[in-house]
Amino acid sequence: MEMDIHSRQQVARALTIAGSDSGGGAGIQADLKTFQELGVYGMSAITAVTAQNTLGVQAVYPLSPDAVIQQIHAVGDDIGVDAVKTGMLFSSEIILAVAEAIRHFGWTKVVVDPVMVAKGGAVLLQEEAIRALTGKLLPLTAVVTPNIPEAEQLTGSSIRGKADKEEAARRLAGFGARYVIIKGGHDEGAEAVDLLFDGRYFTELAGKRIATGHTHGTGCTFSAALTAGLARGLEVESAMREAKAFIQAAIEDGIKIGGGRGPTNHWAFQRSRLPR
Ligand SMILES: Nc1ncnc2c1ncn2[C@@H]1O[C@H](COP(=O)(O)OP(=O)(O)OP(=O)(O)O)[C@@H](O)[C@H]1O
Ligand SMILES: Cc1ncc(CO)c(N)n1
Repeated sequence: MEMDIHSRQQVARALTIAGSDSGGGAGIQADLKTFQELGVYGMSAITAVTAQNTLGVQAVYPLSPDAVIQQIHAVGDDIGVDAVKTGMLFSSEIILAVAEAIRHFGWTKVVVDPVMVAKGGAVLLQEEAIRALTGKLLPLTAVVTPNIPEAEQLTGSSIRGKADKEEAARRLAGFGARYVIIKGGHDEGAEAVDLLFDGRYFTELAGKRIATGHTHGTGCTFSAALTAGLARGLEVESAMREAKAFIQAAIEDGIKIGGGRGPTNHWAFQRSRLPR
């Protein structure tokens, strides 16, 4: 096809491989909204369809590994991907298929958000799949972003304080992830502190903890913002700082919809930067 190259804009491209949240606050929907807000062209490969809203997850319909692979190849063969993130992967079969595709395309800016359970308790990753995640996906990972319970599950040890967090980060790096971010949303204290480990040094990033019911999709949104930064060429620490500012604004300005745990506000970050 003839294309006028002068009219084509160069744009950073990001792919999310994750589950669909019909309620629009988490999963694929949160990722695409976040990519858009951060100036990145968003694409998706859906791993599972959930029937979900602010009250919880009512049903989960996983897709076949082949369906996931075909979506990834459709995007990778034609459009190209500057950075990719994974969210809900559900089964070891899907994890193996995704790892194979990442290897096939040689993608290196790979963010793995090891989603395991929804905030209401629904299972988004089968227990037996944890080994596939650590063994097959983490060796291909640039940044893994567990919350505290996920870091405990992945390492098999409990996290009580800062020393335990650092030990868990070392263990996750030992599986092959180049950077580890252990998120502090599930901690206590006046600040939500995220811990970055680059394989040698630790850096803490703190934000004011907001007392709110609007935390549906915080993890998805944070890792999507991180992925958008990497797609645009930011280094991991800069992308993390931008992602933290993005999620902070999105939580502070949570949207009052639904009867349960409300979503964050994906346009709050850009709005806060507009001239008044
Ligand atoms: N109440 C809060 N106030 C401020 N920041 C928060 C709050 N809760 C979470 N965060 C921040 O949001 C980001 C996501 O962290 P969190 O630990 O909530 O992820 P998660 O548990 O994986 O989310 P999800 O349940 O959506 O998967 C982190 O940067 C964390 O510090
Ligand atoms: C589809 C999906 N992915 C991730 C999460 C975790 O927030 C969720 N609730 N739903």
